Amino acid sequence: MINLQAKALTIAQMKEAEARSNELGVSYAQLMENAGSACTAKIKELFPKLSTSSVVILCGKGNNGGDGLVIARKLENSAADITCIFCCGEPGTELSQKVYQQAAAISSIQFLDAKKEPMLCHFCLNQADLIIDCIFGTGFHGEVQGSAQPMIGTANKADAVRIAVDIPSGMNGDDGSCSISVFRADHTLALGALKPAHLLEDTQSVCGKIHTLDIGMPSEALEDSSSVKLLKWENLPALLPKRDPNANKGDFGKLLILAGRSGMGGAAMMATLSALRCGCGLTTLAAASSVINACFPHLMEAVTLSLAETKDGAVSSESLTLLSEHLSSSTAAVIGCGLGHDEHTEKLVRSLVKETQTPLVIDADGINCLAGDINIVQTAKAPIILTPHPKEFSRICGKSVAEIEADREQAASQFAQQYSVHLVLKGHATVIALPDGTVYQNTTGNAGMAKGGSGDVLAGMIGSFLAQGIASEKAACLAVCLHGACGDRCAQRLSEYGILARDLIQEIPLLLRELEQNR
Ligand SMILES: NC(=O)C1=CN([C@@H]2O[C@H](COP(=O)(O)OP(=O)(O)OC[C@H]3O[C@@H](n4cnc5c(N)ncnc54)[C@H](O)[C@@H]3O)[C@@H](O)[C@H]2O)[C@H](O)CC1
Ligand SMILES: [K+]
Repeated sequence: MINLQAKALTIAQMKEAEARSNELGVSYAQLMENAGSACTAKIKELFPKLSTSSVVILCGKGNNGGDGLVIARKLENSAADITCIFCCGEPGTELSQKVYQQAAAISSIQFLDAKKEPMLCHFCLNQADLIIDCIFGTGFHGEVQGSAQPMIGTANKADAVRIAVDIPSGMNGDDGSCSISVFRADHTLALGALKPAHLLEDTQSVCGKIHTLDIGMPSEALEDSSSVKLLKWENLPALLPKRDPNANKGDFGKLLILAGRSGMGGAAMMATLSALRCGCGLTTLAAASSVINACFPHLMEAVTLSLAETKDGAVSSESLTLLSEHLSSSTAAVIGCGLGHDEHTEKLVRSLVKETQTPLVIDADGINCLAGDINIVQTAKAPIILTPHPKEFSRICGKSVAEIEADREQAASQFAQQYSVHLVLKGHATVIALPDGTVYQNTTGNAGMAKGGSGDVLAGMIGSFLAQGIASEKAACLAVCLHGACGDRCAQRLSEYGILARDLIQEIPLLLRELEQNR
């Protein structure tokens, strides 16, 4: 498994991670100290005019309140004045009591009790420039009651910047359900990892901008195989192998691309050019003869294999033996881009997938050709990466597109485990699911890439990395994230409306250069 940050940890997983951190030598007290330091640094960054500002910290009696008391201590001398308001009585946990003692020793911090001196508390909130919410975090349940309620009400109306620590008070960290009274934050500082509620669309107006803060939990403590891992641009330099300076073209693999019926030459060209741009030693395009005749002047660096064509322009199944031979001498193959789906291509694809031991990327029509007998992939000898969009995926997994979209990670992971394949489920936040249950979610890319040709580019990129001997998991993650990053760069220059798939291909070498430099 590639060691990446988890997408989100449930509250139960977060508690396990805290316990594991403690076992690994980072104590609960140290985590709270680290959380306070990380929040203070972020608050200074988000609120630069601190030195002339009044800060109010709303504290609960649990450890979220403890974080608030650490922040108060660490902000000393940085703000004009600091007031901590206890919204549910004095600190009740061992940790929060200890940090209260430390903060109470600082004479410039004012402490108020919301129940005993409500008017003064409302006054301070109304005067505040910055309000920090540390009433409830992961320990919250039910409805906000008692003195916390009017404090949240006044804080929400105050003319101040509002920052929530970990979770806005009144929100359930797992399902995002909100109490009638909930702190409405401009920024939320998620401690250690995002919680599921941070990722829900409905909670965005309550959380504001979300920042995930490192609180010094060891990465082994945060690792959890059941969680979705986020795939980011920053992860890519480590995935891109260094090229051996003494190598020759034979050392960088041989990719066969079976693509392109008549009229679909563009797809075949996109896959081939993107494969060439990702560093494969030798790339061969096998396509219908009319496609090869039209494309080959534009594919100077590729080898072309002209295949017999049916009268309808499809690749004829007569080419099976020729393709089998080429496939067995290749180090990877891409099957599908613009290949078409009829009885000829179905026979070809099914026979090749059954027979070969060469690692395969199966895309688009390659997937459609298998849809009637998807068990073939389970019994295949070769490692397989399937790259469907939701509609293609629907044809092979027996779920509707709506069911898939309702939980993309779960649908992809279930299929990858059942059929022992790597599955790249394309779309917004492409999901990469592995046979061992690991799931990655890509964070690069944009809606400008939702256009014909983008998928062909991706298939060529994955195939190219696979052909060079990069393992399926890394090849898929590297290609998906790089592909999205190419889209993001292109959108900056050309707009989401204006990007073409061919622009992505031009961007590949520029971004590979950046990865080489950052390695
Ligand atoms: N994740 C980490 O590694 C760290 C997290 N830290 C912070 O600790 C909180 C979680 O602390 P905990 O004490 O478990 O819970 P809370 O502070 O969120 O609040 C619990 C407190 O509130 C009571 N309560 C719950 N619901 C209600 C309600 N509806 N009305 C009234 N009272 C309620 C409950 O009974 C408890 O007494 C986490 O979010 C982080 O902020 C640490 O910093 C260490 C590192
Ligand atoms: K909070």
